[in-house]
Amino acid sequence: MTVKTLPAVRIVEVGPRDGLQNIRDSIPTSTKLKLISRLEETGLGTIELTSVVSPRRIPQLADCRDVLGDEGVRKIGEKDLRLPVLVPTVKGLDIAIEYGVKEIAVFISATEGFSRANINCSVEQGIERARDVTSLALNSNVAVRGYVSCIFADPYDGPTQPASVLRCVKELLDAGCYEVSLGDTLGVGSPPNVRSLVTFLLDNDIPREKLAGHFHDTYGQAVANVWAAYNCGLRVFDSSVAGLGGCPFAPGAKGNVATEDLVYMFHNADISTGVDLSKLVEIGVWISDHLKKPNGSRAGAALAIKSKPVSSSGVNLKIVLNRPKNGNALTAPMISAFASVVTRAGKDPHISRIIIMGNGKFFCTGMDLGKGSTPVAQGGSASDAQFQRLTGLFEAIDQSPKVTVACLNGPAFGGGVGLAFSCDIRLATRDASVTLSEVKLGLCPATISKYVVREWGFPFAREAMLSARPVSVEDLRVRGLVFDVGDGAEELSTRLDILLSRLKVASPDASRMSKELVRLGCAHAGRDEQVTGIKGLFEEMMRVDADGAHGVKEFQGGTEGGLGCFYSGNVKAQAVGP
Ligand SMILES: CC(C)(COP(=O)([O-])OP(=O)([O-])OC[C@H]1O[C@@H](n2cnc3c(N)ncnc32)[C@H](O)[C@@H]1OP(=O)([O-])[O-])[C@@H](O)C(=O)NCCC(=O)NCCSC(=O)C[C@@](C)(O)CC(=O)[O-]
Repeated sequence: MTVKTLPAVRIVEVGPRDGLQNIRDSIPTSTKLKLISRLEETGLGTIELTSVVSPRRIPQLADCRDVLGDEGVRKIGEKDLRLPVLVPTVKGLDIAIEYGVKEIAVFISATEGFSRANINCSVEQGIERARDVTSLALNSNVAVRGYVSCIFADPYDGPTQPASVLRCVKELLDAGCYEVSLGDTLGVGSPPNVRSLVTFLLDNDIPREKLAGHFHDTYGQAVANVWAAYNCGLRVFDSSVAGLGGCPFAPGAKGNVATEDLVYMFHNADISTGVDLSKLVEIGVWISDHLKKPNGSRAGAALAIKSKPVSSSGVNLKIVLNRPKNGNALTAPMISAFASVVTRAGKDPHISRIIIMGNGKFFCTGMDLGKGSTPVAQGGSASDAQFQRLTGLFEAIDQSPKVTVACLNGPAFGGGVGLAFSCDIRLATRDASVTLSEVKLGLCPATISKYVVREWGFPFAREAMLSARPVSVEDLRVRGLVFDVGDGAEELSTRLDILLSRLKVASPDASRMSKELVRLGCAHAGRDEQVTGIKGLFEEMMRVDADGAHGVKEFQGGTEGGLGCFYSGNVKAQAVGP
């Protein structure tokens, strides 16, 4: 038998109700439903779904019936989860019951001004109404949670008397609420106020397990207030993902304390919440983007940036040709292994850049010409297989969505030149060279010509092929075919580090899209395919969930270096060779 350990703190997620109710632009019901279902996946034990209130007063929640009637929400309701629905009136309760709601929340204000503005009645009438709704709900086996608003101050009346809060809490508990949430609706309280009020309530025989804290963050005190309340013995706290919220009847009131911030704080104090913080952070980013609002969670925003390099990674994969005794000549198994490493790396979200270099004196001396191992002069199927292998390797490098860098530690011949020029960028030691030596062997640079001709241009490629002369690094550099040159291995390594740190400014998706633009230019310059391809990439980069949304937000927020600070580059080495 598995025993489920209860979290030390229960978080009541009020984002779908309190978080959304104050947003002016209409939010599609589908977004609300998605928010609820994603929140459920985080392990939250309580999610306030919506309010059954007058659509005239809270138009944003006018779709409460659609939310309550949704199949997905009903399925969540069958799980071991509390899904309260805010219900101010008996009419609202009837609707909630009609939709099979098992728990409701009622609310009263501890102060007159807010009571009149919010529910259009006096505190006394509010208590009576809450009592009626609670009694009817309990008779229908519906659990009831209570809220007391304005525990510290009222927007119209000023500071709240603790005795008024005490009275409201007592009334709600006497009416049958299983717990009462203390609402700092204006977000004006700070830890000394919290300590003093909670202590007053406890001293007046309110059981601590019957109290919850509901703190808005207008003055940035909400997390501290939760901590103060926790230290007074409270174990239930209301919060909303991304700090969504506010109150239409409390001008200037900011959102609720962000759920991410609470979970971050409690987990750092080794206090369990049962909530998966990383999932929560993703939801906070998603809903903020969707609502075009800044993410109100400090921890959420920080963790989202931190997790970005982990999920999209900034790791460099270094592939080292490791057959130095044979000039790193490419045997059939090496070519196949090499192609599969490159292909796998292309799909690995943790890898952003692929660096190819050779071990020893040569970068790569091309196709293996060794006795007994070369496919040359075998004809037929051996030729076909070698063609497929070579084509597969060069295509894998050329088509890789990752940034590919050839680091020529020494001379390259034949297929080795193909490796270098199917990459995006080349670095070389000053004494390296490239030789299209095939014609001296009675061969031609067949499979590699696709890249050599494309990158070198016709006249230069033709002459180099026909003469089989070693082309110096200086010659390549002048033609823009080698990006940087180092004197010897050590300097080459330094140049590589400089290049890699420059490449880190790019998000992986932006790199891939940029490579695709060049490819479109090469293959379809001036044709419809290029226009269509560019349009597709444009749409992709402008999407709400694309790296662009994140990078531009960082730019607007003034984060140093925009995306540049996101990508850290560790080098992962993989040897290709026997
Ligand atoms: C590189 C130099 C100048 C060094 O010349 P060196 O400095 O005098 O050194 P070396 O000749 O002593 O070479 C060092 C070791 O590497 C071996 N080696 C070196 N290259 C290969 C090779 N490809 N295959 C197998 N082994 C090779 C060579 O055999 C020797 O091994 P050892 O004899 O000490 O055991 C000389 O060895 C040489 O000329 N090698 C041939 C280079 C060449 O022509 N490569 C092109 C191959 S064809 C090709 O790649 C076809 C392709 C892919 O382009 C077709 C297509 O595009 O479809």
